[in-house]
Amino acid sequence: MANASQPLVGLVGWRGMVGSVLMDRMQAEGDFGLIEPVFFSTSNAGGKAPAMAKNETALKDANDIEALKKCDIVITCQGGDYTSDVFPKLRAAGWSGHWIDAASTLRMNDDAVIVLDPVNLPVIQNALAKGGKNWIGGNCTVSCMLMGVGALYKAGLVEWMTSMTYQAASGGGAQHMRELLTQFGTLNAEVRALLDDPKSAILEIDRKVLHRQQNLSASETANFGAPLGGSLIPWIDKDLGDGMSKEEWKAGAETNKILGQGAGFGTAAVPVDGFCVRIGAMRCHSQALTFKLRKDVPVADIEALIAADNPWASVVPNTREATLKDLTPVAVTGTMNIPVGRIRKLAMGPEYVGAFTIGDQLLWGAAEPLRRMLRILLEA
Ligand SMILES: NC(=O)C1=CN([C@@H]2O[C@H](COP(=O)(O)OP(=O)(O)OC[C@H]3O[C@@H](n4cnc5c(N)ncnc54)[C@H](OP(=O)(O)O)[C@@H]3O)[C@@H](O)[C@H]2O)C=CC1
Ligand SMILES: N[C@@H](CC(=O)OP(=O)(O)O)C(=O)O
Repeated sequence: MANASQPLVGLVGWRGMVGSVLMDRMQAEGDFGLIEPVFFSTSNAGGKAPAMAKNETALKDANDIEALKKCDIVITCQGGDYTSDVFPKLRAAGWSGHWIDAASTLRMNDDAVIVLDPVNLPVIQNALAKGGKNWIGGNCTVSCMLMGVGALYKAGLVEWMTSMTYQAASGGGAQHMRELLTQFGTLNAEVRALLDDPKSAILEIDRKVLHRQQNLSASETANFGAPLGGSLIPWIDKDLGDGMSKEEWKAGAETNKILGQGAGFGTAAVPVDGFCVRIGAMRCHSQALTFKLRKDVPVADIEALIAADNPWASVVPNTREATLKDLTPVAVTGTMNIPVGRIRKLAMGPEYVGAFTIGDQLLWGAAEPLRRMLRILLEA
């Protein structure tokens, strides 16, 4: 039986991919013991709520403003269209509760904070003290990057940074993951007989694979718009029309907003830019980073800063053996770990430092910052 004094927390988008990861984390951390959850649905109002429900065992209509208004806090992983439609109506109806959202829709609004508390707790606390109510999860690539190397920003060491990303299929959603695996299967089937024959010619296998890739049907590339299995796509999100993809724009805009610097804040923005590339990984985003530091800092000091910053970031020694063992999407997927490796001075000079980092884009990249924001509100 729920404690009547527990805050009413509306959960929207809980059965989607991001929402399911959030539910798992909330259960693992005992969050449901602290709240009275109300589960909403856009497709099955009146249906049975999941087992974590306490008093409200039927699903509420996620478009019912009166039902949402009863919540002290709403957490949504339902997506940007839902946010665009429902959030303004809810606020216009006079709701003054806390809105925690995975979608990018509200991120750059002046009255919204991009939440990543291991990196920007002071920014969150400052906004809370001023009556802030809108808490938005950051772009997955940006959040995972800052969880790994935020220490260098906090120390004021970064003059500029480039990020070259290797982003997983999951960033596009569940259908994209399915499409990637289907493509891999199709390509394998095309050459299975040749693979089974150790005497077959590799260039014949290569030719057949390429022919199949170039002739995938529209339905086989419906989500990515191009073959991804055995290939890559160097464009993610919208075309901003100035040569930049929206995903690339987010790197600079969101990094600075998370850190509370740049336009509207007291401290100047740090230039962050690079290329965002979709690759055939499942759910970990990887990034090769180049820093121009403000001064020559020894690698050992950089490693110490990163290792001490938060409990999830760790330094992988810059050796082949350690890299293959601990610095791959396969090693990181499903964990909260944010390894940072390949840290070394670059040939351009002593202020130029390279690093490589990986994060599970559904955990630190999406669900976990929202879950932690809920805990901050519950403990405030
Ligand atoms: N994918 C990602 O990497 C990231 C996503 N986000 C944000 O989160 C939003 C949600 O993303 P994601 O979780 O991938 O979206 P999903 O498509 O997995 O889920 C969104 C909603 O779709 C409905 N739905 C319809 N069919 C199914 C089904 N078969 N299984 C589960 N749900 C179904 C559910 O709503 P209902 O129960 O109401 O029917 C669900 O809440 C994104 O739009 C984005 O704004 C943010 C960061 C990263
Ligand atoms: N755009 C990211 C996923 C995502 O949902 O990002 P955002 O939350 O910024 O829309 C990707 O495709 O990998």
